[in-house]
Amino acid sequence: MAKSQFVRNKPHLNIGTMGHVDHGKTTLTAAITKVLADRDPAANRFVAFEGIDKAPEEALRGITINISHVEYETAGRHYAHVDMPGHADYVKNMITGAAQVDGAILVVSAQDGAMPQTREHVLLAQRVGVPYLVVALNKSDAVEDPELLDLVELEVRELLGEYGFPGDEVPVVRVSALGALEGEPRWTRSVVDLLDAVDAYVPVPPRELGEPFLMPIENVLTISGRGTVVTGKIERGTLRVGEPVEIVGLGPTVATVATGLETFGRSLPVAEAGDNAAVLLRGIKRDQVRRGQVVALPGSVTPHRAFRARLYALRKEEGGRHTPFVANYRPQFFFRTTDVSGAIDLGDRPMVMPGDTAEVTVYLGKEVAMDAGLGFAVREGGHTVAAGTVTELLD
Ligand SMILES: Nc1nc2c(ncn2[C@@H]2O[C@H](COP(=O)(O)OP(=O)(O)OP(=O)(O)O)[C@@H](O)[C@H]2O)c(=O)[nH]1
Ligand SMILES: [Mg+2]
Repeated sequence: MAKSQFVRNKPHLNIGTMGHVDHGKTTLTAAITKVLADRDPAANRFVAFEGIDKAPEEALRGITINISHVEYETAGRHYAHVDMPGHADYVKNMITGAAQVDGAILVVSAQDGAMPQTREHVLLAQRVGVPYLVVALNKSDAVEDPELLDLVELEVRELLGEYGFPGDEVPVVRVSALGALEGEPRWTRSVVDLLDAVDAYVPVPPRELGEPFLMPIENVLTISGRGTVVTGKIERGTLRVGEPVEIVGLGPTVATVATGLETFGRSLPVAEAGDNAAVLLRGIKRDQVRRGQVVALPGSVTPHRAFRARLYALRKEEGGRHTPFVANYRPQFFFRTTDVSGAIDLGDRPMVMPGDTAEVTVYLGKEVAMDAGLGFAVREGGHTVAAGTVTELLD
C-alpha cells in the first residue's frame, strides 16, 4: 500500500501538556485536535480522549512513531504533541534531553489552583531546560467567580517566577477543555486563543541540520513483510532514504542502510533534526537493535565506557541527596534514551557535597555512543542526584 507523503511546508515544533493529575491534560490534548480538525479538516484529524493514552500494540498503524504523540497543524506550524507526565519513559527522556520539547502547555485547574505536581512539573521543566511555558487555566467553566480566576492566575505566575520563568510575561489563557470538546463556541474560542498564544510565544528553535545525522532509538518495531524499524526524535543532521547508517552503543557497531523513512505514518524523502521519525533498516533483525542505541552517520560517533565529566550534584532543595557521595559511588547514568550503571572515580577528592561541581572520571558497565559535550543525568533510587557533561573520552 502506497503511503501518502509528509509535506514539509511549515516549521515543525515539539510540545506537550504537563501538570497535576486530573487537571485536564488529556482532555485538552483531545480538545486541541478537535478544534483544529473542525477548523481545518484537510490538515488535522480529531483524536478522541481514548485515542491518546493507548498501549503501543493497540496504536501501531504501519511504521509510526511513539504512540504518546498526536500531531496537528495551526496556520503557521506543524506540531508533535505529547501528553507528558503519564509516560515514565518520557520523563526519563526529558531528563537526559533526548525528548526535549520546544515548549510546554502547563495545565492548571482553575478549580484547584496550583497543586504539588504543578510545582513538581514546573521544577522539572526548569531543570531539563524546557525553554517556554504557556499556561492553560483549565476548567474555567466550573468557576463562577472571576476574582477566583484572577487569584489562581496570580498564584501560577508567582510559582513560575520562583523557578526562573518570566511569570509576568508567560501567557495564561482561561480555557475549558471539556467545553471545547463539547463544541461550546465560547470554549472553542478559548482553545483557539491558547493555540494562538503558543504560536506567538514559543519560537521556532534553531535545528542542527548541518551536523552529522544522529537519532537516539526510543522504540524498535517489526513490520511484517518489511523488516525492523526504529523510532525516535532526530537529534541532529538529516537522513535520506537509501543512505548508510550505523547502529552504535551497547554492543558492537552494526552497519546498515535506511531503506524507508516515515513520520506520523507518512513517508518522508528526507528526515531532519527535530522530526519524530521511523527508520526502516535493511537486513537488521529485531534482536540486533534496541532502545538506548543511536542510529548515526557512519564514523561520526563511537561508543565509550570511560570518560571524564563535569558533574553538578543537586542540592537537597533541588531534589538531590541530603548527604555527600564518596569514592566508588555506583549510581545509574542516563544518556539520551538509555540508562546504564557505572562507577564514579573522584580522584583526589574525598567527597562531593550536594551543591558542588566536580571533575570526575566515570566507568560505565556498557559502552554508550557519546561525544564530548553530551549531557547526562545521574540517578539513584528514582531520583536525579546530579547532572553531568562529558568533557573527555578515555577509551
Ligand atoms: N468542568 C471541567 N472538567 C474538565 C475539564 N477538562 C477536564 N475535565 C475533567 O477532569 C477530569 C480529568 O481530566 P483528564 O483530561 O483525564 O486529566 P489529566 O490531567 O489528563 O489526568 P491524568 O492523566 O490522570 O493526570 C475528567 O473527568 C475530565 O472530564 C474542563 O475544562 N472543565
Ligand atoms: Mg491524562
